[in-house]
Amino acid sequence: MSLNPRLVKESFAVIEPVADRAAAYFYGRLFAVNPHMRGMFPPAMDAQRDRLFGALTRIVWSIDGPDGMAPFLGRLGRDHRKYGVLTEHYAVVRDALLATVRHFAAEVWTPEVERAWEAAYAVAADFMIKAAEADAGVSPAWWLAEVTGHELRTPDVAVLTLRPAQPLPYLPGQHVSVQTPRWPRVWRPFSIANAPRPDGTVRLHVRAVRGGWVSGALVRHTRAGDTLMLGPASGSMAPPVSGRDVLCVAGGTGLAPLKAIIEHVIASGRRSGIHLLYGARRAAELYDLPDLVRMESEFPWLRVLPVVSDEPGHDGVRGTVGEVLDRFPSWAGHEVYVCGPPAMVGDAVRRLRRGGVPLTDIHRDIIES
Ligand SMILES: NC(=O)C1=CN([C@@H]2O[C@H](COP(=O)(O)OP(=O)(O)OC[C@H]3O[C@@H](n4cnc5c(N)ncnc54)[C@H](O)[C@@H]3O)[C@@H](O)[C@H]2O)C=CC1
Repeated sequence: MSLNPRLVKESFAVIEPVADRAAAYFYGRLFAVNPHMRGMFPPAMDAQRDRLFGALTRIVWSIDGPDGMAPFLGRLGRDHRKYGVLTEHYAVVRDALLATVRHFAAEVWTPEVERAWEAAYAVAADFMIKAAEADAGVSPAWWLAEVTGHELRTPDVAVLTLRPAQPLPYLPGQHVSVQTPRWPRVWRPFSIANAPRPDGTVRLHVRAVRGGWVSGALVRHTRAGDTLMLGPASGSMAPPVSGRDVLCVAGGTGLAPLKAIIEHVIASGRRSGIHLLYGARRAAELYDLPDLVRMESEFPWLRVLPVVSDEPGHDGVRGTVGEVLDRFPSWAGHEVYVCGPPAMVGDAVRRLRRGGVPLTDIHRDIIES
């Protein structure tokens, strides 16, 4: 079976404009033929549909170089273990996917197109299955974790401390998926906010967002002693390997992975200068400032600069973190980490590039699902 990326891309391009309907058709078909699989998915499927098409789009448009896709497909395969996905499920998903493409790309569908999809699916599924099998030999599909601390820092933001029942390997800067007993089968990613500790505990900074099932449950309905489920750590944002100075630009709970990286740099014994610009809309939302000030007093190479954007009477530094970045002469030469709301991240990255920081020195977390 030989790959024919052109045919796969051409037929997928016909479906992309009707992605919502195609995803609904796909799941309808999957559950009609395999009703037992409905129980593997969350009650509300909206986010799931987006995720399906997000992953599919990425796979289809990168299909020319499946080797380049290996890390992504491997992660996807490993990550699907926590949903209870088994090798036999790949064949029934293939049948539903092919039926969907055949239905929505009917105008371009030919036996050659069908064969091209079969070949492409076989390659992708093989990467995922092999990665899942390899992972099963060394790692659980998911971790149980006891909540050992729950601090409500603002009405909407909580800092949770969790103790996984088994060691949870991760690198500072990575995130984990979390499931609460309140919302079975609904997983949401959260960055780990601390460097690995001897006792294995991890911290999460969680803002209850409007309509956020998991974030709302974690902030308002979770207490010490409760049990959560965690997926494997993922994400490619990693601590600096060079000894260069570090700039961290955080907006709101985007502080979490940057704090883990800062803790790591400090624990490494390096004396790199670290600047942390920590932005919030109002001073009362700088939910982690006391702890950051404590870290600053213990590590003289750390400078924390709280920045408040939406409080005209604030008597500290005012503006967005992007605006404040521009008040410094130059950040060129720094390893830069940026995390926060997408608009803030985009604005900060634009300003940094304009100021001479190359993209290769700017690190961001990209959450894949
Ligand atoms: N691993 C990751 O990628 C993580 C991402 N996040 C993201 O970080 C965000 C945190 O949100 P909140 O705590 O609600 O923060 P927020 O919305 O209250 O904003 C925090 C900061 O971002 C700035 N900001 C907001 N909109 C801006 C805009 N349009 N242009 C320039 N600056 C802007 C504000 O001035 C403030 O300094 C969420 O979107 C969350 O998904 C959080 C944790 C980890």
